[in-house]
Amino acid sequence: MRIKICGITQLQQSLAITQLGATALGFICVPSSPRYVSIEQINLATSHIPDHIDKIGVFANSTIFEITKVVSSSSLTGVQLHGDETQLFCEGLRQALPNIELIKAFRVRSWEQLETTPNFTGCVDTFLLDAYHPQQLGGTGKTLDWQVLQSFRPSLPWFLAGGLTPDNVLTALTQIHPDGIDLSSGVERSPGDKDLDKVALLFSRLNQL
Ligand SMILES: O=C(O)c1ccccc1NCC(=O)[C@H](O)[C@H](O)COP(=O)(O)O
Repeated sequence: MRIKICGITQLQQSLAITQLGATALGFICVPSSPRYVSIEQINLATSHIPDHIDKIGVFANSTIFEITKVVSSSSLTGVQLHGDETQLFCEGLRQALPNIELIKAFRVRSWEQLETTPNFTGCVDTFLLDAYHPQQLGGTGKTLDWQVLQSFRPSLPWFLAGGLTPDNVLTALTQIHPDGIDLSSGVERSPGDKDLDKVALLFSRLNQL
């Protein structure tokens, strides 16, 4: 299973989190986020990270120009679209970045919304489901209704996000079987400052699976 730790800002934490077992690191490229990192910070934080670790830039309602600029100036291997990006936008980004993993995030406000996911299957590689919050785009600590998600069977691999913590991750994974999980606030001391003890606890809990 893929394990993505999102909202990383520091090299030492990238290294430690990778050594603990993360398969993907997420970098927030949304200027309004308290976890925002510049291109320079991304490059520093990924400078000693092995090639097999996915390095995902998280964008929300950005432009194709801006996203391609960040990707071409950094070591990112993937782009996560966390805003209201349309199918048309994703098709354009796919053309601009044919060799970069595209992850379309859905901030789930209603279950009917998930019926739109098939529209994106031809233009992105992966889905991510996160909780909806009226004021915040991500990193909210809010959980989804895992029981309802038991019937979610997309044709693309998908990440479960939203309020996962070392204490609730096994409960979530006994109910649903995503291809990956994504955690941010559940393993941090303050926005952008990861708590390595919590990350270690997460991996020790996951080893019980
Ligand atoms: O984390 C942010 O600050 C953020 C800001 C704007 C768009 C997306 C953002 N985060 C996206 C993520 O991938 C988070 O990991 C995801 O929302 C889960 O967060 P959490 O509920 O804190 O585990």
